[in-house]
Amino acid sequence: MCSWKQMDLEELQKQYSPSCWSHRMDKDAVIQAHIKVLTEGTAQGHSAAQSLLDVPYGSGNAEKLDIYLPPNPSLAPALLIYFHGGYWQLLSKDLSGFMVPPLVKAGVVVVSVGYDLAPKGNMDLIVSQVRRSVVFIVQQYSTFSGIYLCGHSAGAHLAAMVLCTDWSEYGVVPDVKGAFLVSGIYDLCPIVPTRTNILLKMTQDDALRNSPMQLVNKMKWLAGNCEILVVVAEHDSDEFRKQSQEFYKAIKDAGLMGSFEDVPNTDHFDVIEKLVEDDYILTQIILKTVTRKCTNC
Ligand SMILES: Nc1ccccc1C(=O)C[C@H](N)C(=O)O
Repeated sequence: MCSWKQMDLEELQKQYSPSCWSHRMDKDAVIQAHIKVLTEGTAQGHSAAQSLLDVPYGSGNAEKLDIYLPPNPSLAPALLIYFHGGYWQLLSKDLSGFMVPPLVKAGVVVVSVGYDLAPKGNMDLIVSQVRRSVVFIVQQYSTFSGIYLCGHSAGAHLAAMVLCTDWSEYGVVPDVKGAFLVSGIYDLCPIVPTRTNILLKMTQDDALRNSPMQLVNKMKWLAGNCEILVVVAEHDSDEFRKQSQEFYKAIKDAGLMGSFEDVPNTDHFDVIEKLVEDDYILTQIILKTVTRKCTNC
């Protein structure tokens, strides 16, 4: 496949419109169905866990997070921090507790992070918000067995930006032991000319500054401690699939611990929706990773 730079605008827009690629439904139906699954799944999350909602991690209106606690928490639980997708302009933390039931059952604390959506939030602000949310969580919880990040689509981009953080200005280095990056976007430059950027208003410089693909050298602090799982759906677009493959390669080339999972029979949306299911391959991988006993500590 040619580079995105050689694509005409119509092809580029299609490549970066995940809803056009589902084999299950047409593009409007797949987004509606997505919102339905997330809404119903989050209601299940509220039933399965005790939750602390709208906990502020900063002074901004959107700088709030939801915490889902297991019924029988251990003294040092694993913490999974979830960043929702929606191209930085859709969805919210309020629809992002759908993965809670299988995780709290295994004793994991789940945190779903809110951030300002575009046009209120621009990329620099959103990235700083998610970084600050992680600092807040680390400061709130003194005992946990490890922090694990999970993000979908734009949320995978945000999780990757957390991995690329220089923590010296934050005064803490979070103990991030794993990251699950699902159908993410790691080079923002191709979306600058597309419709997706109408609300975001990113310049080429904004896109470069916020592209994890350009910042892999900032991930060295993770070496040896953090396992990065790059996940892509079989029916993601060619460009999304290529972005995941290239980011995975960059992680490996940098000497970091990473693995790649190409999930068969899924599209951009159900690849994450299925986290409501206990026996979904990704649920199983996440559970295995976050409950793994540390052998060298
Ligand atoms: N990635 C998402 C995650 C959740 C909800 C929507 C999206 C979208 O990408 C919408 C976009 N307008 C699309 O063409 O699919």
